[in-house]
Amino acid sequence: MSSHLSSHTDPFSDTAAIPEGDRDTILESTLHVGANASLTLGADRVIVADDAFDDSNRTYLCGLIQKSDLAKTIPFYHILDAELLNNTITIRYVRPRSSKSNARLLVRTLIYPVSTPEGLAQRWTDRMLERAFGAALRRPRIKVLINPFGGAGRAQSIYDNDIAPIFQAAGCTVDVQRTTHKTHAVDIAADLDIDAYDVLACASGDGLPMECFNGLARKGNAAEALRKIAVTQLPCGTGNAMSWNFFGSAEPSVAALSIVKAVRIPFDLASVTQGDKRTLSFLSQSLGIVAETDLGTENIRWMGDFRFTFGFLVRLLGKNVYPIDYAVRTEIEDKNDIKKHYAQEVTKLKHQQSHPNDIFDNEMGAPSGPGLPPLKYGTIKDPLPKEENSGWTRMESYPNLGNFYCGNMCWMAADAPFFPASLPSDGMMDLVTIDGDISRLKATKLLLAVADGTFFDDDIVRARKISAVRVIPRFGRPMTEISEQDQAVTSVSATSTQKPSTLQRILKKMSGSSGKTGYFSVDGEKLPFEPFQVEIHRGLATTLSRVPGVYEYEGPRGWKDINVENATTAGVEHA
Ligand SMILES: Nc1ncnc2c1ncn2[C@@H]1O[C@H](COP(=O)(O)OP(=O)(O)OP(=O)(O)O)[C@@H](O)[C@H]1O
Repeated sequence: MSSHLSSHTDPFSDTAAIPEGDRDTILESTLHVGANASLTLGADRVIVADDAFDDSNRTYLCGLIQKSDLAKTIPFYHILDAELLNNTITIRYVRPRSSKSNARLLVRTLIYPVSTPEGLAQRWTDRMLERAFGAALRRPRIKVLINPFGGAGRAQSIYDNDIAPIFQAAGCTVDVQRTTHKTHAVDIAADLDIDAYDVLACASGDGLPMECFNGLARKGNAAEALRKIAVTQLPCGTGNAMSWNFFGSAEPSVAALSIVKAVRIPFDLASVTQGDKRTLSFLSQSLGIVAETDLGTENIRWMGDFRFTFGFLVRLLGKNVYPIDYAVRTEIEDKNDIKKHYAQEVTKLKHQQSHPNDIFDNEMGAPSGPGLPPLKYGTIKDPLPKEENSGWTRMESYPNLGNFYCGNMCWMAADAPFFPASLPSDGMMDLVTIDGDISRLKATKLLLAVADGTFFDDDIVRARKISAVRVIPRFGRPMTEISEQDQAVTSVSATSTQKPSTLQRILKKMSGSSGKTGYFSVDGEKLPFEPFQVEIHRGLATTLSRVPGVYEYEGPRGWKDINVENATTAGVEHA
């Protein structure tokens, strides 16, 4: 068709379907490159029309390699950076090593001479980068901390081989530091120049991110620091929950790409108080079988990872109970209401998706004041609010507790989505409690139910959304630091004074537990076995997430069937 025909006279043009501005966009969506090739912006990828294109090698330099029959598209999500210089376009991107999900990502570079006029070529490049990055921050400034002992001592080589090339190709400014001792990351974060970096990335397990949150919290302007610096994880440890939750993977290269592509989101943190000490927690607090298995199996380390399974089964078969007294500030009690809350929050988020950065400007707002927010409910040393409408339950005795698990994220480990209804910034924690004297068969089935997603709905599992909880352990060594008010509530349970059966005695011996102490786990780290109180702070910290506002999980079963227009729960109003 001759080019002089205007759209008014061209019988084949369909101006009603494509507005004038969009027509230009479509016409400009193709970049002519090389001798006879083109790059076209598709819906979610760049389409490479070049019979010779092959990116099985590190760099594809147009015309030098002749091969065909390969996938000729590059998803926008895989694009790390691009530049147009001297009529040559360079695109850096990643390519999965295999078709397996979560396959290792390899950096690739595509270089073409451009035959399209320069202005047009620049617009094409800018548009591609816009689509490739959306609301993500391009070329972030990253402080990387490497725990050289993380991941059985492989963290440094994982970083060098799988992560650094991706950051480099994405044009990130990176400053790497190795931690030299325990709690070193706390000091590094406490001294960090918060104007010099956007991201604090821990090439470690979950221990270092916890230290970083606590280090930033030490600053005089803690709230500002926690809001400015996005703390994230490059999975190089044994426990990589943070990466599973926000990036859906513990493959280091996938996490590196996620960091380059993710958006900043507000993230709830909890304060755990013991005596006068306040510790920030991002993942979980546990007491009972999970904590004992995680932290109380050091004596059988020679078993390797099997020690966790062994330790868990031995305690399960022993029907161990861990008596506590506790009081809870419940936000949502009923499991169906928790699902409604999840549905409502996700619906709200969908409205914000078109402006992902607004996630910071919603009703949550920034914490007021420069330092850490004050504790709404005081510390474990303060008396509990007495008023009827305080939202707190009374201090109750729980003599047959098997597991106390309070989570701030969905995945506690790979294959363990313990808290399917958890959300990163809803200002609530998910508390799960399970009796310890349930039948062994039921307990074993429950263990399997975690991985297959039926755990939450099981009647044996009590699940609540809460904003605070106080716990006084009544097992292990004698409690010395309990306030008088709490002392008065209950005495050690009848169960714990019952004579153990022979089987229980044998199993106790096998577990290696002396029974003289207990374990309190916060984010997988051992904290003193003492009374504690936990309180959540909505959106106190900042992290990076591939999907803003939700964890990488399908949510609690059945939430999609809930009509959110009619759903109201007490918890949804909670701020
Ligand atoms: N150089 C070091 N020497 C000794 N301990 C360290 C060092 N660097 C960090 N740590 C400590 O190692 C602990 C574990 O940290 P990490 O975040 O890697 O979690 P993890 O999942 O337990 O990892 P892993 O079990 O693979 O070591 C933290 O408590 C941290 O303080």
